Amino acid sequence: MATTPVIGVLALQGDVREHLIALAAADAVARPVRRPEELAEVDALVIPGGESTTISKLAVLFGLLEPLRERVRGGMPVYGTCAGLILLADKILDPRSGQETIGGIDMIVRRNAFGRQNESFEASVDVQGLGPVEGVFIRAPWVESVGAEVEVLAEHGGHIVAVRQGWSLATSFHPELTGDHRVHGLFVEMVREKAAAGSR
Ligand SMILES: NC(=O)CC[C@H](N)C(=O)O
Repeated sequence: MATTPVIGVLALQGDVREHLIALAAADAVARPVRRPEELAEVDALVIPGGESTTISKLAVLFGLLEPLRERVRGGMPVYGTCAGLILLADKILDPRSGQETIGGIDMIVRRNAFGRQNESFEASVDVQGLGPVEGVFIRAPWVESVGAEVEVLAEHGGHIVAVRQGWSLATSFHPELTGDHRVHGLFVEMVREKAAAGSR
């Protein structure tokens, strides 16, 4: 892509502003997405942390769930953090009743997996291709199991906390809260690669 990629941040609930800042710092044009028309105009999308049940309900209410599924199926690059990772899972182990996912990554996730005593913590996570990254975990999920097409990018305490499948990227932790924009940089790189692949 000769021009700067335009990356949306799903702005229904959660830490939208921090992702907009991190994406801008990683050389993308970033804007909030709340409506299907806005989704149609972006090259890629970040799904922030927050509460996955709330985001899923609001996505239905705003008429975004099907358009989101369609774009992810169509190969739009997407990056989910924490609640966003849950939304990208094909299957949730312990969903709230009626909780929908967008899907796209062949994985089973466990919500709030790190448990009560450890509801929020920071840890250094070795991310493939990046090295150690400071991970902020807030009532974070982990990935219980992955299918053959999924690349595991990081583990913490023996549990999978970062994955990639095709043009979808997901982390259990929140890189947007640390001021280190390398994970967003990795995603912006993916978006550029996808654009280059598309125009070949
Ligand atoms: N920081 C977060 O995004 C928390 C995720 C939350 N526990 C959920 O189930 O959606």
